[in-house]
Amino acid sequence: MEADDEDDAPPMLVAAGGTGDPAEAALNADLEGVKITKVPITIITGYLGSGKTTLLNYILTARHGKKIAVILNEFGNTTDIEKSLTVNQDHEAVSEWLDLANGCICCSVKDSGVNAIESLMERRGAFDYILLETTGLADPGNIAPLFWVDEGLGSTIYLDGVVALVDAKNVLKSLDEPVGEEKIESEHEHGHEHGGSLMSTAHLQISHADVVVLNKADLVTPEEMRKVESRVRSINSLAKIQTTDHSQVPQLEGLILDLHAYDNVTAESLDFANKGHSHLDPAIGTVTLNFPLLNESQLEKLDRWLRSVLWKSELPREELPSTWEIHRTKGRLPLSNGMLKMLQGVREIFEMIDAVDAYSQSPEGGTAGKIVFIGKNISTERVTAAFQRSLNACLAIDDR
Ligand SMILES: Nc1nc2c(ncn2[C@@H]2O[C@H](COP(=O)(O)OP(=O)(O)OP(=O)(O)O)[C@@H](O)[C@H]2O)c(=O)[nH]1
Repeated sequence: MEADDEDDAPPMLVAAGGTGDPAEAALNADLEGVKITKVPITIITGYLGSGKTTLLNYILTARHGKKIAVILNEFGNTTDIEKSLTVNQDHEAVSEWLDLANGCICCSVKDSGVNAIESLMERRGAFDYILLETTGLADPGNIAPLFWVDEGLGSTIYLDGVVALVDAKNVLKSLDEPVGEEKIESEHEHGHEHGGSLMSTAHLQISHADVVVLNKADLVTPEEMRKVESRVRSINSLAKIQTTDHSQVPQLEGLILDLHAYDNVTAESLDFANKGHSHLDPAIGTVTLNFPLLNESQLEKLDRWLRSVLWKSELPREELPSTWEIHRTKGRLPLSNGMLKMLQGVREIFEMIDAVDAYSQSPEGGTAGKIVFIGKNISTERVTAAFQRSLNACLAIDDR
């Protein structure tokens, strides 16, 4: 998968019919071979009643005139990207069913959810944005990979990011005392609750989010909101956090739309993770690992280390039982040859892509490289230290 090199271009699709936009015509005129500008897809997740529908209505109104597809994933699992779709443009809303080829998500090289959206765009013309609203109990870690499509497959859509709506009034209770289906029992923990580190759907939604919207601000005091924010920050130190009343975000760009959360990793976005190492949440946390400039062979070793950690849940050269699981990975990997790689991952999938900005712009010296993991049972000092030792040993860095 490679970064979308259209960087700041407005979201617009050049293939599949076109929308009559003059900018699109200009871009078309310059086409050499097949040049595709991709349509962003944002996954909007959040518990029942957290304000997702209110947010979607707000976006449709605020982006009046744009062609926005809203897909409802009612069942919240990977095999049922829900078929109901609404296309909104100039107050015209059209509903139809998404046609999932053979009803099976894994029967084609490209995911059939992606195929269904693409074939719809061929019939209706391109969308400006695609918003996928998940059910309240959805695990975004299952859904995001479906839309994080390898560049080589030539998809006309790209995953822009994951937004989690949080009901500020009720979220602490959901995190502390999940009931029924809200409880997540990991494969490591059947039958017992690991000393209070029980994970809930709210944990999963927050840990995978690139933006967390703390909604229903009108129903909590500023002090209560501070507690909610600290807890959310302790789970996911990388996400942008925005408080809202009735999902009215102050701006859409960078908070809901145009997130570029899967094709860019800025140094500033990783700095968040340095601002404290909180253990407020017993289940999920954020961990930062540092390392110096890497040479070619160390980059290969890092790749192998990541495969072990993310694919096999094994920490090389450490005796650590794998009660941990990684949900989101981001990193910046400066190389001794002056190049910079960016690391992106969700669950076991990861990729390293060439950064557009050069490393020379961020001369942090001996700890220039940084990997941030968000996941379960990783943020105790013992585990964090084991991760750092393991990484150092694999890269052959003296950590005394
Ligand atoms: N007081 C208050 N009510 C809100 C706020 N945001 C949404 N609501 C109300 O909360 C209820 C649920 O909001 P929705 O937007 O439907 O929430 P949802 O996440 O789409 O809920 P489901 O579709 O049931 O999963 C509605 O009655 C909204 O009007 C808010 O900030 N404050």
